[in-house]
Amino acid sequence: MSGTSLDGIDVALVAMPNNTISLLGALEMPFEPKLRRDILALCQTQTIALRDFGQICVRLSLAYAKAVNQLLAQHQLNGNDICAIGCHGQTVYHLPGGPYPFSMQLINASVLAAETGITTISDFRSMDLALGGQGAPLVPPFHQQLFEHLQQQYSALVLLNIGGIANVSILSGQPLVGFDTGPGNVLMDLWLQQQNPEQLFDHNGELAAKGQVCDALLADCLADPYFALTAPKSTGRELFNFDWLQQKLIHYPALSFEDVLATLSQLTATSISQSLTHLSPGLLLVCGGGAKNSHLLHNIQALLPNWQIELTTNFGVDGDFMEAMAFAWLAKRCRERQNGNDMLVTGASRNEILGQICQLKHHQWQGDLTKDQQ
Ligand SMILES: Nc1ncnc2c1ncn2[C@@H]1O[C@H](COP(=O)(O)OP(=O)(O)OP(=O)(O)O)[C@@H](O)[C@H]1O
Ligand SMILES: CC(=O)N[C@H]1[C@@H]2OC[C@@H](O2)[C@@H](O)[C@@H]1O[C@H](C)C(=O)O
Repeated sequence: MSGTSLDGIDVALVAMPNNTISLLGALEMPFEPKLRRDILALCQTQTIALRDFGQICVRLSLAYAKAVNQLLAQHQLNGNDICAIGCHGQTVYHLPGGPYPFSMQLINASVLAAETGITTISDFRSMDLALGGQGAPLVPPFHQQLFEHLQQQYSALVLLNIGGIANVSILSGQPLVGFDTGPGNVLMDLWLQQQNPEQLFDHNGELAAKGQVCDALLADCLADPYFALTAPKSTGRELFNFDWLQQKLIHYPALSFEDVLATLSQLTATSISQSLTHLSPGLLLVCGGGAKNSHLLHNIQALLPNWQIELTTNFGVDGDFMEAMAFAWLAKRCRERQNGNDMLVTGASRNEILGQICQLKHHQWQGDLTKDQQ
């Protein structure tokens, strides 16, 4: 998995026998700076020569393969110990609306399969979009299976991922609901990196904590129509990007760097809390990089005072690898010809098998018939 923050590659080694899901090992590999710059430029300019485009897919897939092979080496495993790789790819454009909806994740699955010797499943979003869905978020059914055992204990149970974009899975009640609430870390990261390109994020929200929230700027940001949309909905850097931020800041030239950061942190907290106000308070389980931003979590708690806010890591699932695990689960669903999407979450016309399988002749998973469910 590599997500919208473009901080690097997360690899999860997952076993899933008999409907259980466990993380056996994991690895984070930062992007090599040139590759990160090139992908970021592509996201920002939305323009690239075809030759560069083809090459960037190969470079990225070689980086994915390096990360996978490193994790396997750490665990003294080889390709035949692994059933399949589920690889999300790198989102560079997400356009669920308009006459020709699509979501583009960069990957060259053949390169990843050839370099690892492992059958590789990718392109998980296209089928949902082809069926009229948003193509995102895809993790809610995975969250549901993972935390089913907690459902009876809380009046409301919500999973919150704070990545570049933030998304929630509302697990209590029927039907399952999940959507992107809006920016997670992306605007804060962009603002910080524009000031200091060497610093990728505001460690624990320390700089934001030094600023004052500008209520007028916050209100202007929250006036974006995305926040008022009802689910199904999903978003990305196509909307919440540096241009968007500059448009808002134009009216506030005197604000300090820290005040802007504090306001962007409050924007993330407010948009998340507003997505949950219709629920009676319960348990909010947080994952993704933003779960490490204590200032942000403090602000969310202040806006949702009666909720119990906890890290998924304290409930047995490492919040840094939740999304990577989800794509292992989606790969398993694909391999077993089970639907990956939940039409009520994404708005697709039906549930379907998601993903394209890139199979290798020489890949022989060692699992015997009993292990075949893993
Ligand atoms: N210690 C920390 N303090 C503050 N923020 C942090 C910390 N660690 C990570 N982050 C934030 O989390 C981000 C990375 O989060 P994550 O890896 O979950 O995003 P992603 O998976 O790329 O995004 P998405 O879920 O939208 O695809 C970083 O860019 C940074 O903003
Ligand atoms: C298009 C795309 O890559 N969307 C991501 C992004 O990152 C968080 C949020 O926006 C979520 O909707 C989605 O990822 C997760 C893994 C999902 O599909 O559930």
